[in-house]
Amino acid sequence: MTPLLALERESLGYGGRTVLSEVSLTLAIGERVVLLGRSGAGKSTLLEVAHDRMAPHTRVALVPQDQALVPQLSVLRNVMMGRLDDHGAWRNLRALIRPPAADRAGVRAVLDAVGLAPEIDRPVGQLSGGQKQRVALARAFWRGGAVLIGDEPVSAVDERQSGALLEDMRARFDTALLALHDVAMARGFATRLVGIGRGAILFDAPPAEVSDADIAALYTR
Ligand SMILES: Nc1ncnc2c1ncn2[C@@H]1O[C@H](COP(=O)(O)OP(=O)(O)OP(=O)(O)O)[C@@H](O)[C@H]1O
Repeated sequence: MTPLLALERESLGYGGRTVLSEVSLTLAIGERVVLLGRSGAGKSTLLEVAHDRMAPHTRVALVPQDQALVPQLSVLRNVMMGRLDDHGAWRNLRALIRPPAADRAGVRAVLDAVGLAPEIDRPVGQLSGGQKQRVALARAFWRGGAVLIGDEPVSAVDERQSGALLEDMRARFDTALLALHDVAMARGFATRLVGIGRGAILFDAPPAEVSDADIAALYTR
């Protein structure tokens, strides 16, 4: 089967500056690929390119690192934005002004999954960092799709909660590409671990084939 994503020996960067060289990466349906690497290694850069280069017509749900929420708007309306491109501008405008009952009920169900149903009408700007992150996740759940791309999607929530949220991501999406900093969680979630360091992909293998020393080497200079 053709992979959803296939990068082959590509150079990724900004302007004239290369961040990652010779990047080869594939993502096939059913895979859960987790990127590991120190801060600034290039995980977000790679996720952004992966998002841009996903096979045409692949529905992608995205949890960006900066969450991209509108603080003045309610949790309900922020989550509804996950489906904006399913509708025309006129329907969207009406729905954001007066959310239809069916949207509200559906959004409440995904908020329940992330433990935020009681906050449905609060402006996102009033929420804690971990709550905001869960709104961004709920927006991705509400969107749904073939692939979830998440840039540290559980970095601001506690360990117990993040384990449950990762389970939920696995149940809702067949295929995922995430950056995670918690190595144990990455090992538990991934079908493949991709280690990024020194401006390149240093390993790309199933968790059982990646040693703790391989991972530790990513985080030492
Ligand atoms: N928009 C941009 N323009 C120019 N340089 C950028 C831009 N975004 C990131 N960079 C640079 O690219 C390099 C990789 O950054 P990136 O955000 O991909 O790392 P990361 O592994 O995701 O880090 P973190 O874990 O801290 O999010 C860094 O040196 C960063 O300064």
